[in-house]
Amino acid sequence: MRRRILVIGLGLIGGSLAKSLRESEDNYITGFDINHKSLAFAEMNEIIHESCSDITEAAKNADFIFLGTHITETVEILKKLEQITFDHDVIVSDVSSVKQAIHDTANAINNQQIQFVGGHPMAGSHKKGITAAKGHLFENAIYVLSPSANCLDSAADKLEEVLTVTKSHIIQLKANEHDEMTGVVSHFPHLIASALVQQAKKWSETHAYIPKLAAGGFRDVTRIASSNPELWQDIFYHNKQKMVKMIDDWTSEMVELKEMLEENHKADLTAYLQQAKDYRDGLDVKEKGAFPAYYDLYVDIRDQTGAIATVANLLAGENINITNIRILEIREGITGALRLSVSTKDEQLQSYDILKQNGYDLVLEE
Ligand SMILES: NC(=O)c1ccc[n+]([C@@H]2O[C@H](COP(=O)([O-])OP(=O)(O)OC[C@H]3O[C@@H](n4cnc5c(N)ncnc54)[C@H](O)[C@@H]3O)[C@@H](O)[C@H]2O)c1
Ligand SMILES: O=C(O)C(=O)C[C@]1(C(=O)O)C=C[C@@H](O)C=C1
Repeated sequence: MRRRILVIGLGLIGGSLAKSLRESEDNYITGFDINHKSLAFAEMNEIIHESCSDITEAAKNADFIFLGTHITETVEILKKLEQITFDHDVIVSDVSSVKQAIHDTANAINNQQIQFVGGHPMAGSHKKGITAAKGHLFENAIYVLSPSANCLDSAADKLEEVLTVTKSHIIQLKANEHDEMTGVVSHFPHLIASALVQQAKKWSETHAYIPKLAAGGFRDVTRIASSNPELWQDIFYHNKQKMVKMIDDWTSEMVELKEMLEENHKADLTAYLQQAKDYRDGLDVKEKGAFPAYYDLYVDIRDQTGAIATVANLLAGENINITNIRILEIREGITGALRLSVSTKDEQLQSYDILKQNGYDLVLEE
């Protein structure tokens, strides 16, 4: 018998999850969203098997319920689920970027039929809504599970089994440690990205060329400032204490940097930059293990029709699969660079040879 799965909130993440879960024949997906257009889109594009108009009715016979809503909404929906008398036990999970408030709510649930295991796929984008949903979004991404206080070990195991189809890498973390670490590497960077853009905006009022000078570096570091403001306000709000602490740390760090500059401590500044570089470079360690490795090549191309397709076709001709592609600093009429990722060292070397033989200027990242 197929597992009955209800996904509530079919936006970027809920929609992507539904799409991925639907790829398994073992799953029957029902969807709900307060946005009727999103719900209709999900049904029409076969992201879900069927839509429902009443959460309670659909939840009653579900085996799994995933909450794909923003955190504040997820807390409210959990409280509603608590009131339901289900046909049988149900495993409930969410996708929220901050876990503590969700856990506080889940731990207080007085309904023995609900086994709550919090979830957070560490993949997303700056887009929102069902139209941005992708079935492969969680492939190779870390997917954090954090079981609630009273939940059985078997519930986390069952959830893990259902999530196999997402091809993500499951790890378990406690809510507080999750919020601290994602605060550092996900939430705080979003805050800083928006602050950098705000700074550029203010300076551009008196320096008209700023937008034109905003090249690869500024774009790389501020992409996430284009994210959904309502969602990020909700994330910052729910991780407020940790954000405030990180703003304090950051402020002290800026004061130290200011001193190094004002007092010409050149060696200290070089060491500071070197340490940051070493740590950053180490994040992309090219080892085969639990996580996938990527092997990159940087190819110079001219900004002309078909330039990317030509490179891609040359590699496709040798059966080399490009796992990621990114255009860096391309400007109208002049050369730009393509960053191509392949998944093995051999493919990287082979790609290098093919493109070199075809006259491309390129570098290979060791
Ligand atoms: N955006 C990301 O990169 C990302 C990554 C990982 C996790 N998350 C988490 O995923 C969750 C959803 O984020 P998103 O980016 O998919 O947001 P989204 O805005 O794309 O989608 C949210 C969906 O929930 C629906 N909704 C709102 N209230 C509802 C309700 N009461 N009942 C049913 N549906 C309702 C909305 O109509 C919308 O379709 C958030 O908790 C977020 O923290 C986001
Ligand atoms: O790629 C992006 O745009 C994201 O911001 C995704 C991202 C992140 O990496 O910080 C954002 C929030 C999530 O909870 C998980 C992933």
